[in-house]
Amino acid sequence: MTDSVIECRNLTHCYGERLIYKDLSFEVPRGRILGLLGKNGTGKTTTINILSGYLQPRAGQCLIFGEDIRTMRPETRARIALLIEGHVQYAFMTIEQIERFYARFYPRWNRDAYYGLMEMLKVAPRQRISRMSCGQRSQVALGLILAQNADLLVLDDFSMGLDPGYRRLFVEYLRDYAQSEEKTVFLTSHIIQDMEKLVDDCIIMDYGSILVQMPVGELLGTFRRYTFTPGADVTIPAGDGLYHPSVVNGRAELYSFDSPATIQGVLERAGIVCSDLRGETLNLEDAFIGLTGKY
Ligand SMILES: Nc1ncnc2c1ncn2[C@@H]1O[C@H](COP(=O)(O)OP(=O)(O)OP(=O)(O)O)[C@@H](O)[C@H]1O
Repeated sequence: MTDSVIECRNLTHCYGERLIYKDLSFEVPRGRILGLLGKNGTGKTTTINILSGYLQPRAGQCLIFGEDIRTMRPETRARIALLIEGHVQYAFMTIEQIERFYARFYPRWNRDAYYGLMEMLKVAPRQRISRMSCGQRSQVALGLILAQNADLLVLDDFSMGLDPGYRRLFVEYLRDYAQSEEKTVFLTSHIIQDMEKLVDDCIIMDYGSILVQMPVGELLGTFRRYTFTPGADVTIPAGDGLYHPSVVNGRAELYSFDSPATIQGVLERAGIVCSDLRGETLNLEDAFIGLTGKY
């Protein structure tokens, strides 16, 4: 019996004839916060739409709490809170009206979690959501998500439109909330500083496949940027555990999970002698760029 809340096996998705990815498999363990990272258009929202049951993949299977999402019982679905790119439906309602409306659908509704966040909004409680700014609407959407008191939170682009102060507040709140209540969270965001503070594990997607899935601590502890002064006319080998070699301002640069001694050996076998090889560990944003390339 596995202790994974989400299990996706061999997902393949196409829009028309266009293949987005093939055989994507991953799991989200119970009680962990997992961040899905990838460049624009790699298929993060597509994956979340498949997980939500809005999209049917061309092939593969998706289980949440051990049930196939296509045949999931309503009681199981009620354990999942879903944020789709920060949208609030029923924006003609006010903050108070929407809280009362949502509360009727969720047996474990936690009004205090919603109003705790809404108190920080600098808007009148009777203001319609449609007349709020983009970031304020996102705040309402997040309040509605937390109040559901779900066991699994799936948040697509949760930081959309939020200012730095609110983002920090929400990231700290969500971290404590997920830890103390043993929630599982699967989320995406392009604000990698937030992801670094928030997530336990990350999946980094490239076009068509997953590059890595591992705890963030392990990624930051092992993935390094290497630099050295290249001789004239050298071609730095790619592949073989070396990511995105390039020469920037006269310094050769490459990224790798391998140790300095291994890199030195790989370079020497390629005929490159470097006496000043330097390896440095990275923050999550630099590791992301090292793995996926600048463009
Ligand atoms: N309804 C659709 N019909 C056809 N192609 C689509 C559709 N939705 C998305 N795509 C294409 O599928 C690819 C993946 O899109 P998706 O929205 O999943 O990416 P994403 O990783 O969430 O991107 P972003 O970081 O920009 O939000 C993109 O190339 C996009 O153009």
